[in-house]
Amino acid sequence: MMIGRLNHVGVATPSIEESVKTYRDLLGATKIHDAFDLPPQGVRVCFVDLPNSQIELIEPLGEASPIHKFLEKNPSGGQHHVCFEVADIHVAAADMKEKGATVLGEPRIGAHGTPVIFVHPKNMGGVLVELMETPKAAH
Ligand SMILES: CC[C@@H](C(=O)O)C(=O)SCCNC(=O)CCNC(=O)[C@H](O)C(C)(C)COP(=O)(O)OP(=O)(O)OC[C@H]1O[C@@H](n2cnc3c(N)ncnc32)[C@H](O)[C@@H]1OP(=O)(O)O
Ligand SMILES: [Co+2]
Repeated sequence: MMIGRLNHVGVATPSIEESVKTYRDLLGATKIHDAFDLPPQGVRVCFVDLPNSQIELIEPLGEASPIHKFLEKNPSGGQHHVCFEVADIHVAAADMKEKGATVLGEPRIGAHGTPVIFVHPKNMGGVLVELMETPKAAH
């Protein structure tokens, strides 16, 4: 497996609405997508487009959300994960496991409509890493 482009940086927030104001009014972001719920992932999502990548604002959908604990520890939110593209998610998952990394769950469809996996932060110097299969029409 070879790591691909940085697709997005995930930012957990208690309020997408408030974070959108910050990215728009403080940083001058202009391309901000409509927020949508992703119940299988337990989050509400809003993409902020950048010239070379995206910020993925994520808000918890209930207490079972995988970001619920993170927001308990960081009540005003914070950088949550980075996401790199890979050519084939199943090859990537097998490769991570073979190298001894902890893959959190099985590949599942993420916010871009392609399968994603997460690698535990303990294997990545404290950074939660998402690997995402490159969308077919993207490049
Ligand atoms: C929008 C959909 C999708 C996309 O398509 O882009 C997404 O991005 S969804 C994003 C949210 N989903 C996930 O994060 C799924 C994977 N995450 C998990 O399985 C868990 O969150 C976790 C990473 C295993 C953490 O488990 P949790 O129960 O929340 O917390 P713990 O307290 O048990 O954490 C253990 C350990 O890890 C540290 N930690 C937790 N979260 C992070 C983080 N985001 N970045 C860095 N480190 C993190 C935590 O501090 C603990 O450390 P120690 O205390 O040193 O053990
Ligand atoms: Co993500």
